[in-house]
Amino acid sequence: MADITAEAAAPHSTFDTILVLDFGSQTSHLILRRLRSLNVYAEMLPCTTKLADLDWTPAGIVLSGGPSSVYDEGAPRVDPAIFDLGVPILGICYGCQLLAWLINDKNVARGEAREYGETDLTIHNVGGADGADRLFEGLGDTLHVFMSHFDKLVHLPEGFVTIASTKNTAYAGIAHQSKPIFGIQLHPEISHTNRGTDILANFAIKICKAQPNWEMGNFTEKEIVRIRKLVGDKAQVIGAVSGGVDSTVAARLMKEAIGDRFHAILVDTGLMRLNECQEVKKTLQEHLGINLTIVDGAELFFSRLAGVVEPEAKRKIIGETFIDLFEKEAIRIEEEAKETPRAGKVEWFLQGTLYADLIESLSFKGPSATIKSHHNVGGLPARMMNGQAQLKLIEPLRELFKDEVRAFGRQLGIHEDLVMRHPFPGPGIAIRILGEVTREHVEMVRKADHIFISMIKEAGIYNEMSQAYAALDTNRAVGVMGDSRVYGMICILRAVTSVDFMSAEPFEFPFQLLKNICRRIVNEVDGITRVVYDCTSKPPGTIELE
Ligand SMILES: Nc1ncnc2c1ncn2[C@@H]1O[C@H](COP(=O)(O)OP(=O)(O)OP(=O)(O)O)[C@@H](O)[C@H]1O
Ligand SMILES: O=c1[nH]c(=O)c2[nH+]cn([C@@H]3O[C@H](COP(=O)(O)O)[C@@H](O)[C@H]3O)c2[nH]1
Ligand SMILES: NC(=O)CC[C@H](N)C(=O)O
Ligand SMILES: [Mg+2]
Repeated sequence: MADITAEAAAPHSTFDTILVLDFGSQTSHLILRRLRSLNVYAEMLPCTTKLADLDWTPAGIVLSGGPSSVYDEGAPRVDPAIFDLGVPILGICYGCQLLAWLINDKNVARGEAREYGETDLTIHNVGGADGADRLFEGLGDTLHVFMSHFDKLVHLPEGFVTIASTKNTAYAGIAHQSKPIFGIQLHPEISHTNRGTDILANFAIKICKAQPNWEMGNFTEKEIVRIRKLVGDKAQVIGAVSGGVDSTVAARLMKEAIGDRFHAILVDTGLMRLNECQEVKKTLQEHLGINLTIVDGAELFFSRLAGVVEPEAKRKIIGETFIDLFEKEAIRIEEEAKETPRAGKVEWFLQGTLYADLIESLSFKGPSATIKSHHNVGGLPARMMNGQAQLKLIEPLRELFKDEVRAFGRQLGIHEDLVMRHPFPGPGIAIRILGEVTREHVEMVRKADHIFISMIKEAGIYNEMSQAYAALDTNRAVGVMGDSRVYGMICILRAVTSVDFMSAEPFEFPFQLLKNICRRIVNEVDGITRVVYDCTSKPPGTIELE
């Protein structure tokens, strides 16, 4: 894996470090981010880590949430040595359940009601010599928090006191009476938990006494040095550049590092939005001086996707087709460069992969469940992953989140419009069609999406939401138009707000605007007779439909 901090001396040898042990939650990495945002250095390792294998001592340990149930056979456990270390421990959700279960396996059971979403938490002031309630110090008597669990603590573990509860969960917060061991059922790392970062600050800074003195340093310079070393002074690099902020930032970095040995390629999948490819080419040329080659792959994508409706099957086909086309391009570039000063093998393949793409695609650092195969990660053909392909992956942004990449894009002087552009997934409109991907269906989505986004821009609210799009349900519904019966498809509109695309909330449109958008889509797009607005948060939904 590309390690973005490889150039620096291991920060855990210099800075007080919180160790996050990952039990596979989709939001484990956010714990790191929140801690780093407090300037407390944190590292994440799989829950299977043996403390004896570490050559450093953490200032504190966080046990993350996870999809398993502690009472199931084979559920992940933790190295018991963490309890002998004497450093503070905080269990979050699964981590909290595990702390209770290790004391007595009767302490945790399957709940009667799922508790997914926001709820009110009552904080209990219990005082005590060391202040067992100091995890919530300064946070008042109640908090609005985010929960995502089914199992729960049914008994208070021996030696512990209750420091918080909700209507559904009597032991939503527990603390050991004399040792610095805490457990919380809520997720402080999720932005929906009010003052969640303060809970983590209390743990890391007050309880673990970690110094908040860590800074990321100059990512650009470090990364350019790292890329030059990795690529050497002969090899060429081709880059998958979509016009999205991630690949644009990655391309800009690569161009700076190796100049014209870098070749930016955009694949026209036939699944892009209205006029997108030409607009992207123009923007990259004008603003960044990047010469983009557009490869027309539409015919190939449509023929391979014919008859396919299952989302993961679509994603795998798309991931493979991208690579097939890039490998062909690599050969073409090598041939063309043969007699020129930049002749050299095209060894590397640049992608703008982010952490969110990784965590949802792969079992990355712990046992997290695969939600969907992002085309650029889990959708890649096996040869890209096992080192047998002619191209090796280079992904400078793979440990970063969207907001960090945007900040980095600004550092590189990339235009604000591009920095703030809503993400558009590589598989494009294909994963916004529930049903078969045909040219006719894609055309319908394109028109509806163009109306939706134009009206959002006209209303001046594009930057108030993080991502918006129109999709198509190829099931049909009855309607009446001009006194006649119509039987057409259903357009699904989705717009969300999100900080890092790991969780999201539906955007609250003025209802009149939503009605105007629906009316235009039904009137102007042949074949669509209904329009619905998707109000699902993430979780439990995802941002894309497939
Ligand atoms: N049509 C395309 N042509 C070439 N590469 C692409 C295309 N679509 C996606 N990619 C590659 O896949 C990566 C992941 O896509 P993703 O959509 O997550 O990022 P992005 O397009 O760079 O940014 P954004 O998330 O803002 O759309 C991109 O960074 C890029 O390397
Ligand atoms: O390049 C991409 N290739 C993919 O296969 C892919 N799937 C989802 N996305 C984008 O990732 C973010 C989170 O999406 P989900 O909530 O649907 O997982 C959202 O911004 C999605 O648009 C993708 N991007
Ligand atoms: N988010 C979590 O950690 C969930 C823990 C456990 N799987 C439950 O459902 O209760
Ligand atoms: Mg994109």
